[in-house]
Amino acid sequence: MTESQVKEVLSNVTYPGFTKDIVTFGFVKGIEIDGGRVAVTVEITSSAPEVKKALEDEIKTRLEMAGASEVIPMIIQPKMPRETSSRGKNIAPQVKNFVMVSSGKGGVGKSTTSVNLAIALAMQGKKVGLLDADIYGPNVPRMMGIEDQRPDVVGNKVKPISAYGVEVMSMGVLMEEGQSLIWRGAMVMKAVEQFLRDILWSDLDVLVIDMPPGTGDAQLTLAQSVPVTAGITVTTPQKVSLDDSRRSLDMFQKLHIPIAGVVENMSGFICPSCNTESDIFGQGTAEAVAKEYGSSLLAQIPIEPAVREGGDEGKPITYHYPESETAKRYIKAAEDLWAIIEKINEEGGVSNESIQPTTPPGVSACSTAGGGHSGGGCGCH
Ligand SMILES: Nc1ncnc2c1ncn2[C@@H]1O[C@H](COP(=O)(O)OP(=O)(O)OP(=O)(O)O)[C@@H](O)[C@H]1O
Repeated sequence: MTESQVKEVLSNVTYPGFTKDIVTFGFVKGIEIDGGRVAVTVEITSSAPEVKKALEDEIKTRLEMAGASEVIPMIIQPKMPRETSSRGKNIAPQVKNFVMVSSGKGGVGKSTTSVNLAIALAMQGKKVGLLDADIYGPNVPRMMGIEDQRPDVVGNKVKPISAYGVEVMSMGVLMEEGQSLIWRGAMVMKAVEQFLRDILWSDLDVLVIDMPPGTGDAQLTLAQSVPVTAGITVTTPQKVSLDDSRRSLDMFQKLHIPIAGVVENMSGFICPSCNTESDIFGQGTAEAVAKEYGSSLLAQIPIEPAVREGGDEGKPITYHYPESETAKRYIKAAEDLWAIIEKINEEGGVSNESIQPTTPPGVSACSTAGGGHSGGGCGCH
């Protein structure tokens, strides 16, 4: 058999639990052919023995049927980034990397970006969590199709809900429908901490965190509670949005969070009838802003009606329409994001030591000064 024949056979082997095959996922790392003997190296992050066994069996069966006399499937795990590379406070030490997804203002597609990047990373074999810390407007449960699910409680901890291969937690699944909370500074800080400490996240490769819009208490508390590996700013190409996105990038710099890049969302429009892409808001303008901060564009995501429909129906485009142009761009962005995370870790990781609060976590300097307002937020104004 030739290498391309082997590849073709392997492109029929789907990754257990997914509809895509191991070649498309990029898991096949080596093929060696010696006469009728074929050795295949497949790299997956899952350590589950049943996944390994299922892959070994299917690779063997399919290649033998295609004519190989001996098949040696080698299922290996990738070299993980050094776990000790990040320093400082970490209240969720089982999570190896944290990605903060921010935006200068609301409605630019921050949740859409977080959801699709998290799913794309999971499709690439990473163990992924998605934390919806956008307490003011938790959209993630609807977008992930888990609106009606209630999480299990184990002791005094809460188990994340599993959807599309991702562990998910959001204030939206903890609150009754239609209920809204008025968040004050100290409550926001407490909520962010609880999301990290009291949720039973597994040993994740990466936790993607959808932040509230803007630059406030939630961002600061998160950065102080865990070493954030990388930050992503989501913006639309209009000037008004770009100006706001500078604040978000500036915040990353002040919090010593490496910037993984800018996602320019609603960048052009893909017509569902003729598939042509046209510029609407000034495609490409976010690149200059990213460069101002020594970063680059992580993705340009067009306006595509399927993105909104997928979000409304709980059917994210990356999972349900992986062949769409938008899904392909999210998948590429997730690959690039992972490469950036690995580079950050190889170069020594991150540290949040220099941004620790001078007052205890969850208590703003302001509420201490007000006195007698335990957990009540800013009592002194
Ligand atoms: N590229 C896109 N194409 C089509 N619709 C999109 C796209 N990106 C986002 N949308 C839609 O725009 C709306 C706002 O997106 P989203 O909720 O992700 O924004 P957000 O920045 O998280 O908002 P907020 O901060 O207010 O929660 C949603 O209905 C979403 O489906």
